[in-house]
Amino acid sequence: MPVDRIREVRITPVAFHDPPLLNAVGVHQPFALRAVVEVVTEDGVTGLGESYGDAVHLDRLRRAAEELRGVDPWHVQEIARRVRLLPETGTGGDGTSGMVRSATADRVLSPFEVACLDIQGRTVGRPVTDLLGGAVRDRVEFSAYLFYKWAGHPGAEEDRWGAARDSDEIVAQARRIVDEFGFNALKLKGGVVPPQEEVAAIRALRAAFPDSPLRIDPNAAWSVETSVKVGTELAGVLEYLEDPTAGIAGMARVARAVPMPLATNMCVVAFDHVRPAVEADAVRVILSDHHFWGGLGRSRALASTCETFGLGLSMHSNSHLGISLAAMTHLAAATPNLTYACDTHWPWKEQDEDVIVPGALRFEAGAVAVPTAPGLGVELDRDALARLHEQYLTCGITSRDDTAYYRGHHPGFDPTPPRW
Ligand SMILES: O=C([O-])C(=O)C[C@H](O)[C@@H](O)C(=O)[O-]
Repeated sequence: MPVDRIREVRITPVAFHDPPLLNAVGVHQPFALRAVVEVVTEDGVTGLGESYGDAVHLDRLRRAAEELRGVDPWHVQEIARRVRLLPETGTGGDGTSGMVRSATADRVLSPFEVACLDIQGRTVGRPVTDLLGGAVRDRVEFSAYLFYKWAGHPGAEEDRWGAARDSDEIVAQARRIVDEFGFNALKLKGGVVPPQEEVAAIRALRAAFPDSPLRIDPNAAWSVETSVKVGTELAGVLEYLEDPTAGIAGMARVARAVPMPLATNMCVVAFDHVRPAVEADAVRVILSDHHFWGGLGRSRALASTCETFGLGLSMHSNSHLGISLAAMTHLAAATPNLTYACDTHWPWKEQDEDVIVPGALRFEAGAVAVPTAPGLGVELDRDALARLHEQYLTCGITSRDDTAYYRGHHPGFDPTPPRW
């Protein structure tokens, strides 16, 4: 059978509306940036991938894309090899002689790997889950992602979920999101207001949702001492405490003192980090994310690594569109030890703003049914892609620095919260 090789790779940056959600580094900009990757074969089969859309990452994606012409889309290892050999000399380059830092190379590889799996599935007429060993569940559960939000933040007034400044409003936000999407697990983005207020918010969520697994994630904004205090106060309330403090050493100190498992998507974000984290017994749960672990295949390798060391596995999410939701769903469906409800920013985006043809992915009772059509099971909506690309060109945001846009557009407004 003749090999159908990669003929062309198209990368289209897009911007979609993102409300002013608060996190430990500031406030989300009014637009989130993504890159839509299309890998096209000589026979005209197109595979889709989605990645970050900031200028530094786009430059890396574009340089990697140049190297992929002529490669067999079944040969993902060859694609990975070519990505790793890329010189790191473009915008934001760090002067090293190749994209040797595995974390950077994995981020670049990810959307191409996903697109190649999409091509493979379309070619043989099987869903991506089958290429990953087959689905072990036919629906993938996600969690409600709760954020503090003041009406005073520029842009907050336009957001349909309203302000969330205190425990009552966090519970009201959870109620609205749960009513609409049916989530069970709830995750509060912390590190934003004084820790005691966040403890109160978690207690209020526990009272309002007695059966829901609860998590809080301050993105390492707390000291070890604060983390231990919060963890001790929330004994018996959380399913896990996510990234309370910075670094493997700090997490290990917290882990020794608190009763619940610690989870991370910050101190273990590449294979190099697993060994020191295990040796220090710093975390009990790793949040995978195929966007930075190098795609779906390497995320499955992470799952095996977690199994080997007796670690739990969950899934992290940034703001994303439907191609990524499809990839996350396929991955979770084919990963038996991914037993926690996955994170998703999905409810926060405008529901009619996407690059895929609507209808392929729907939340029901907090879960997405695993697509069974060939490949990822989603199709690109070219008009929508053109609209969101135009939005990217005019929105004035090119970087992932949450605070830069606000500083530039609202002089005197300081969105950065203190450390606790
Ligand atoms: O740790 C996490 O859940 C994240 O980093 C996800 C998002 O980036 C979240 O922190 C955010 O958007 O503010």
